[in-house]
Amino acid sequence: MDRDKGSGGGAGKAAGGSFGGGSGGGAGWDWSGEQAATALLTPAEMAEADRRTMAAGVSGHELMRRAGAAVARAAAVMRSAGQPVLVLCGPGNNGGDGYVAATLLKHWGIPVTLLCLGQPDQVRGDAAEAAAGWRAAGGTIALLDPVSFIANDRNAPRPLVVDALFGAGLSRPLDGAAAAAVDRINASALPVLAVDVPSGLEGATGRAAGPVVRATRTVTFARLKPGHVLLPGRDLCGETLLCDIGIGNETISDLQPKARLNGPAAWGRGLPQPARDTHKYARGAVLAVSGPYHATGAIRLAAEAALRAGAGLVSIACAPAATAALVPHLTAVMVRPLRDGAAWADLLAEPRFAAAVIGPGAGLGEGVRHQVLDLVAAPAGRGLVLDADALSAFAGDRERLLGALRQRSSPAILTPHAGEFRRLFPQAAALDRLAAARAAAREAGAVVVLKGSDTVIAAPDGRAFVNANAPAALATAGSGDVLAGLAAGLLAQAVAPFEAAAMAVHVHGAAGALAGAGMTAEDLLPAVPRALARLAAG
Ligand SMILES: NC(=O)C1=CN([C@@H]2O[C@H](COP(=O)(O)OP(=O)(O)OC[C@H]3O[C@@H](n4cnc5c(N)ncnc54)[C@H](O)[C@@H]3O)[C@@H](O)[C@H]2O)[C@@H](O)CC1
Ligand SMILES: Nc1ncnc2c1ncn2[C@@H]1O[C@H](COP(=O)(O)OP(=O)(O)O)[C@@H](O)[C@H]1O
Ligand SMILES: [K+]
Repeated sequence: MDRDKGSGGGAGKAAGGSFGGGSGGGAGWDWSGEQAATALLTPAEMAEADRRTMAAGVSGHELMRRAGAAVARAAAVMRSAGQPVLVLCGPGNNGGDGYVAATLLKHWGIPVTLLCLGQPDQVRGDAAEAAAGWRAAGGTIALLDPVSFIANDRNAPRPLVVDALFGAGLSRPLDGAAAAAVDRINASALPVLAVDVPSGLEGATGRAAGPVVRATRTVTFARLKPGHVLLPGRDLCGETLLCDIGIGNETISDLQPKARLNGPAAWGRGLPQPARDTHKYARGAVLAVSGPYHATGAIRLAAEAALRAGAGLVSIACAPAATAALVPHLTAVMVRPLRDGAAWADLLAEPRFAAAVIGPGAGLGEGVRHQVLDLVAAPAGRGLVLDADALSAFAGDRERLLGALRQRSSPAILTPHAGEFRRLFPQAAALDRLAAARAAAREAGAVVVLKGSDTVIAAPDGRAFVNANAPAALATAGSGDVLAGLAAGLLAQAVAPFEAAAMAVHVHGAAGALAGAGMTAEDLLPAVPRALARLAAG
C-alpha cells in the first residue's frame, strides 16, 4: 500500500524498536495480554503497523481486501431490506476500502451506486487495484457532483451512504468539492457508515478543522484511534465497530503506543482488594483538608469517597471554626481541628497518612497556598491529590506550584476541569485535549486528569488514558470532589499515581452510570461500592 502521499506515514517513524519516542526509565507500559487490545493508535502509528505487517509478508492489497470486507459486512447488516447503498470513494486508500466494499455488496446482490471524488484515473496503488476489481465486477464509476449526488426527490429510494472519502490520510481541512459533499451528506439526514473515521475528522485528536461527516456508525481497523473516543470525534463516529484485519498484537506492542482506552483491561493490575487478614491501618489512611465553615460540603464528599474507594480511615483537618459544620454530618470520617500552626505541622509529620487530598471548597487565599505547598513537600511516598481551589489558588503564581511539584519523587495527581486547567496551564490549553494533558503533565511532573466527558489522564512521560464511560449526569455540583476522594483512597492503598487516577476516573464513571439520571453527588457515593462490586465481578 502506498502511504507516501498521505500525511499518515510521515511523522515520528523510528528505525525499529519503539516508535514515537521511548517511554523512558523503564516506566513504559506492558503490552502483553489483554492490554494490547486497549491501545489507541495515532494515524501515524497505524500506518506504521500497516507497513510492518506488509514487510512481514501480508500484501497491502490483502489488508485493503480485509478492511473493505469488514465495511461490506457492516453495510449489509446496517441497511434495511431493499435499501440501496451509495458508496462515496475518495482519492486515497480510504476510497480503496470503498471500492472493495462496493464490489462485495454487488456480489451479494445488493444494489450499489459508486461515486468518486476527483478523477478516477488519479487513484494509485492498492486503491487503483481495488477500483479495477470493482470495474471487473461490472461496476461503473461516476464522478461525484457535490451539489446533486443525493437526490432531492422525496420518492427516490433513500440509500445507506458509505463514506469512504477520507480516512487517516487527511492532511488539511476539507474544502472545495470535498467540503460541499460533506455538507450535503449531513444535510440529507441519510444513514451513514463511515470507513475508518468520518471524513474530515482528525484521527489523532477527535477534532475537525473543517467540515466533517456526522456518521451513524463507523468501522475502523485493528485498534481504535484517539479520535474515536475523544470529543467531538466520539459523537461524530456514532457507534464505532472495531474490525480485525490481521495486524498482530506483537506488531502493535512493538510500536510502544502511548495512549490507551481507560478501563480494567488497560491498567495492568486490578483494583486493590483487601487481604483477608488486613486491618484498617494497613489499608492506608487519607488526610483531607477542609475549607472554611461555609464550604465544608466539598471535602466531606471527597473524604467519604476516599473511604468507599477502600482507604482504611480518613480524617478531615479543619480550622476550629469549621468543626461545628463538619461534625454533625460525618460518622465514619474523623475530624481533626487545627488549633495552631504546630497542630498542622504535627499532622503533616504523622506517618500514618499514606495520601492527602486538598482543594475541594478550600478557598483561594495565601493560607491555602501554604497548606498546598506543605503537602507537596510532605514526606516522600505520601500520595497527593490537588483539586479545584488547590489549583486555582496558584493561577497568578503558577511557577510556585509547578516548581514545587517537580521536586516530588512520586508525582502528585492534579484533577482540573477545563477552566482550572486554563488558569494553571494557559499555553497547553490551546492544544487538543490529549496533547494538552500530556504537555501539562510533563511541565508539572505530575499526573494530570483533564476532566470532562472525555477525561484524559496523562503521565509526565507522555503515557495517557482516554476515558469514555462517564455519563453526562456526572455534570453536577460536587461530582469532581467525589473523583478527587476516590483517587486519594486508591493512592492510600499503594496504587501508583497514574493508575490510581485512571482507576478513579473509571470507577467514577461507572458509579455515575449506576446512579443514573437525576443523581446528585451524594447519590454517587453509595453507587461507588456497587461499581466496585461490578468491576470485581468482571
Ligand atoms: N492499516 C492501515 O493503515 C490500513 C488502512 N486502510 C485505509 O487506508 C486509509 C488511509 O489511506 P490514505 O493514507 O491513502 O489516506 P486517505 O484515503 O484518507 O486519503 C489520502 C489522499 O487524500 C488527499 N487528501 C488529504 N487531505 C485532503 C484534503 N483535505 N482535501 C483533498 N484531498 C486530501 C491526500 O493527498 C491523499 O491523496 C485508512 O483510513 C483506511 O481506510 C485500509 O485499506 C487497510 C489497512
Ligand atoms: N458531560 C459530562 N459527561 C460525563 N462526565 C462529565 C460531564 N461533565 C462533567 N463530567 C465529570 O464530572 C466531574 C465534574 O467535576 P467538576 O467540574 O470538578 O465539578 P464539581 O467541582 O462541581 O465537582 C468530572 O469528573 C467530569 O469529568
Ligand atoms: K471516511
